[in-house]
Amino acid sequence: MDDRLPFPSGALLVSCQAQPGNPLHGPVSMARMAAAAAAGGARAIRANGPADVAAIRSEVDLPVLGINKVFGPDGVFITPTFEDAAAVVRAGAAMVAIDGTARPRPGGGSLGDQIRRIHAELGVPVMADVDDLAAGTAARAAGADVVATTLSGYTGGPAPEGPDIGLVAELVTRLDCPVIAEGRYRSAEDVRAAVDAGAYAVVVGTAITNPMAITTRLAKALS
Ligand SMILES: CC(=O)N[C@H](C=O)[C@@H](O)[C@H](O)[C@H](O)COP(=O)(O)O
Repeated sequence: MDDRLPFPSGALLVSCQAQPGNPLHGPVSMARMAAAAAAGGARAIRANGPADVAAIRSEVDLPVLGINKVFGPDGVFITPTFEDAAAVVRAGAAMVAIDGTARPRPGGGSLGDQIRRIHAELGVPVMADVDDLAAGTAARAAGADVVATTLSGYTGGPAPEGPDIGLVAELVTRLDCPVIAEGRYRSAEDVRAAVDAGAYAVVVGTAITNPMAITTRLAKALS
């Protein structure tokens, strides 16, 4: 267990998110999803927005890694500002994940400033969701407690099919903090490979909590 983190090494974290347009969108469905994940052995829940975070906290006895997705013109959408982070921490998140890429941030603030304010005013650890090694190194230098591969494949060109285990391995070699594997993990082999590459923990979302996306993928395989 790393003292900075509310979950142990080797943990499976389950991301319970459903965007508008998904019939499971909303705090009631997400809290039930989180309860199912908890019963199956998840050690923490990643959840989006204050309403879902609060509902999950009231139903499930697991730490919540909060994010707050806000879609704007800049491309940065995972907890883009301090205020977005504060909203999910006030709703009960024990930790917050924020965009850790090198892209310009709304309002022109720096990643380091956002992390410093979260530490000073909210008192929770910060996970930086990055897309490559340079962003991971910069995010750690800017004060991130943990770095995750969440945005690999999503900042240019079409996203690949599988997870970016190579980036996990590179970050583990270069950083002096826990590295979290996240993004397109679907199978037992995938999650095992991430831990074998040195990941502290693995976050799985779609493959567990998005039956609409799973159905689309399998139906496409038959068409
Ligand atoms: C790129 C982006 O927006 N990622 C989001 C971050 O919270 C979520 O939509 C993902 O579901 C989450 O990262 C888990 O990944 P996957 O669903 O592939 O297991």
